[in-house]
Amino acid sequence: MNAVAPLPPAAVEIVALSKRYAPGTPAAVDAIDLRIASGSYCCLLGPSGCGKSTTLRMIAGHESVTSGDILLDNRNITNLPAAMRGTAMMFQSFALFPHLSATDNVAFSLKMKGVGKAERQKRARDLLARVAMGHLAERKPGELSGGQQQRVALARALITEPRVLLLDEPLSALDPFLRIQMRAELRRWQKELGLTFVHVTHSQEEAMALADTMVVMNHGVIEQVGSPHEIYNHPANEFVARFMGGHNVIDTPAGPIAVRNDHMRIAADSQADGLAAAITDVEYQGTYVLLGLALEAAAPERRNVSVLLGEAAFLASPYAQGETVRLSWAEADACALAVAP
Ligand SMILES: Nc1ncnc2c1ncn2[C@@H]1O[C@H](COP(=O)(O)OP(=O)(O)OP(=O)(O)O)[C@@H](O)[C@H]1O
Repeated sequence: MNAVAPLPPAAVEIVALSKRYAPGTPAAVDAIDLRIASGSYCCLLGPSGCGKSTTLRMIAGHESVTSGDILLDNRNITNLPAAMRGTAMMFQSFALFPHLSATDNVAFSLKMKGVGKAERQKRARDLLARVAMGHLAERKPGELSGGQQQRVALARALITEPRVLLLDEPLSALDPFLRIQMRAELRRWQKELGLTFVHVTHSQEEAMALADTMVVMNHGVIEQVGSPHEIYNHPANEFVARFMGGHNVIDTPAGPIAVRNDHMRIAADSQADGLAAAITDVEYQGTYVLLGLALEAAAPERRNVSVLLGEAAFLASPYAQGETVRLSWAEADACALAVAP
């Protein structure tokens, strides 16, 4: 038997889904609608407390739903127990049993289902081999590195042949170097296995690197859904532009706009066009130099802006702290932002 999902991956559909932990408190998740394409990598992204983990736990069946529905390939799973949904969860701490070998950790859920020892060990070893852990199958978690533990956790989640894998901050326990390496591995596995992954993170960079679809949440609602490219280049509103970073929000007579800081044009003050601004910081970043500036005529919350210059462009005209300059942008680089009603 093939150890990896024989069924096609499932699409997840969320309809008017809400979660209120206690009566009279604000909803942690507030009537959200979302469709996650089958076989795609979806990242739920947002600041702490925005409701992304609650949403994931409701899909997993680890949290009850206050109202609304969750469908997996048009099958309503809202009230099914976690084990019957066709989902599997991979946790932040990996939650491996410390006294069991990698093989026994991976085989554990098959043991619970009454699968015979020879069969479950074979399937566990096949899966461990698939995530390049075959040679370490008899080690206990304490004898494995963080990255190796993550692979065991992945194999353990996959042994139940899920159609959707749910990942709750799966990289946050790893050091920064390993996090980037394992991020690439997660992406590769998702494509290789062809499963639907739903991954919760608070890191914009992680979501941009991994996702086919990003879902940006704030205060229990979805602010924007799109590919990393769409969201980075066309943030829907000021929250998304600021949360994604790398953008300036500027008031114009036609309303607020976002302009990427690497698309800003900067010129000496003698060239009259553009908004006057004073340079407050010059930060050398290697490939780039990040200039911090204060706009002269802007509301206090819109005063601070930044400009990212390539190192060569900066060296050609090395602006210094205290200097006054003019800022402008090409019309095509200005993204109109929706204003809250
Ligand atoms: N078990 C709980 N009981 C009561 N309130 C909760 C519970 N779990 C979460 N909340 C609240 O619901 C809101 C959303 O929490 P949730 O954990 O979904 O956010 P999050 O975006 O995943 O945040 P983080 O990145 O910090 O984990 C928060 O205001 C949180 O305090």
